[in-house]
Amino acid sequence: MDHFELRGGALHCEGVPLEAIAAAVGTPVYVYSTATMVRHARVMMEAVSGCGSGAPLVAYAVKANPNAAVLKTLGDAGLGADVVSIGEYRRARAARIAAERIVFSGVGKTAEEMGEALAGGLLQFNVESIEEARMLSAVATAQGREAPIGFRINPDVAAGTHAKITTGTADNKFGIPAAEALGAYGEAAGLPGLAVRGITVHIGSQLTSLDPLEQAFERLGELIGALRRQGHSISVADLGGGLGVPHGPGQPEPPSPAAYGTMVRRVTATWDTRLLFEPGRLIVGNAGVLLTRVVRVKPGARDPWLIVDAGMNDLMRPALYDAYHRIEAVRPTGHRSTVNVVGPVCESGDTFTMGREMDEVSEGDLIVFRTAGAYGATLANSYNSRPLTPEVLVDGQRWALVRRRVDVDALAAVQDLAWENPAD
Ligand SMILES: Cc1ncc(COP(=O)(O)O)c(C=O)c1O
Ligand SMILES: N[C@@H](CCCC[NH3+])C(=O)O
Repeated sequence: MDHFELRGGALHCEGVPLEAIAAAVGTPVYVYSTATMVRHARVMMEAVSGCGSGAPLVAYAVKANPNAAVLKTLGDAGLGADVVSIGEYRRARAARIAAERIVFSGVGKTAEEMGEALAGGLLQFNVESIEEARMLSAVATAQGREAPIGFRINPDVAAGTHAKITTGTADNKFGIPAAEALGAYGEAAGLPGLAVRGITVHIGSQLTSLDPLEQAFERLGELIGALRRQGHSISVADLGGGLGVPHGPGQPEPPSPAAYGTMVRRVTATWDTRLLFEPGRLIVGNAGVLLTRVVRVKPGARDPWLIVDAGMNDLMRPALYDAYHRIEAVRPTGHRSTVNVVGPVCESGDTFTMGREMDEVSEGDLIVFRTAGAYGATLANSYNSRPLTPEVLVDGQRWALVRRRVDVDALAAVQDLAWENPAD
């Protein structure tokens, strides 16, 4: 359920007409619903409540939507944060998410990033290789601190999602192969400055079946047993994120958070670990739309081209993953037509959809791409010297601009160059 619906013939986000936002801010613009994201946060927390030993932690995957206002909203709703860079760590802290609710994932953490996060505090580093553990050991020892860690296991399970968002097979760069886990824990136990106490897994994103997740968690459970038999104490298991969201009629229907919680409860019943979760898309995906205006309708060889003022730089998912986004008119007339929807960017990949039947619209009309709250604005860029897309947060009857349109014009001025010459 989300909070984008027709009222008086026009699409609203909660109590605010999207037409009013377009008139005030211009288009394209991302629009987020506070009510939807808070509801999803609660649904997820409720689904996993009582799982594992001790209070479970739902650590929102900041990469999905790192907007400061979104983070503050979700932190206030009770979520922690899963971060993958020091930039995300700083954003989470700036949103007042407590250090002990932050986990730090990612295969390429630098010594500087490790040092800053360790000094600032966090629940756990999710370490993705023994090489990373050695670097972290050196950083922690130099600081005279102990770094809490869990190793990310690559269970070699196919997630059944798009290849570019699959992370848990042997061909992916993520985690330590399960067969090498005992060796890694053995070595890490002897490294100074590390408190090894966790285990973690994340096999991919937009998963529409629980089976691969269950398979991965079963493997994790076996490893926890094997590690304990070798004398390691494992008290935290981080089950990652990845649960898909519904994209609308005709699209694969993902399992509900409640069904996920039931499966987790069953598989982890004997683990005796605290459980962490890292959902991103589930929390914000359907809490956002990209609002855009039709610039022109141009005849095509087969179907007309609907050229909108949002491009692949604003919403990369269709170009990157052939992703489907439902497209709706802000003021539908009841008539339908079949069109190709494209942006203004000079790439043929700047295509949102081909031959799609949708609400009939004309030049100047507003449309939305649904399910754009996750991996939308955060992936935006300024290709073709286009401004970075602005973002608006709606809360009931009111709305706020939470990222202004960032123009790249400032960079266009030719400046006196400060040449550096290593020979000087
Ligand atoms: C380590 C990790 N955790 C959590 C997530 C969040 O995934 P999702 O947004 O699919 O829940 C990702 C992204 O796939 C990830 O790489
Ligand atoms: N960016 C991807 C999800 C990747 C998740 C990060 N590991 C998407 O838009 O679907």
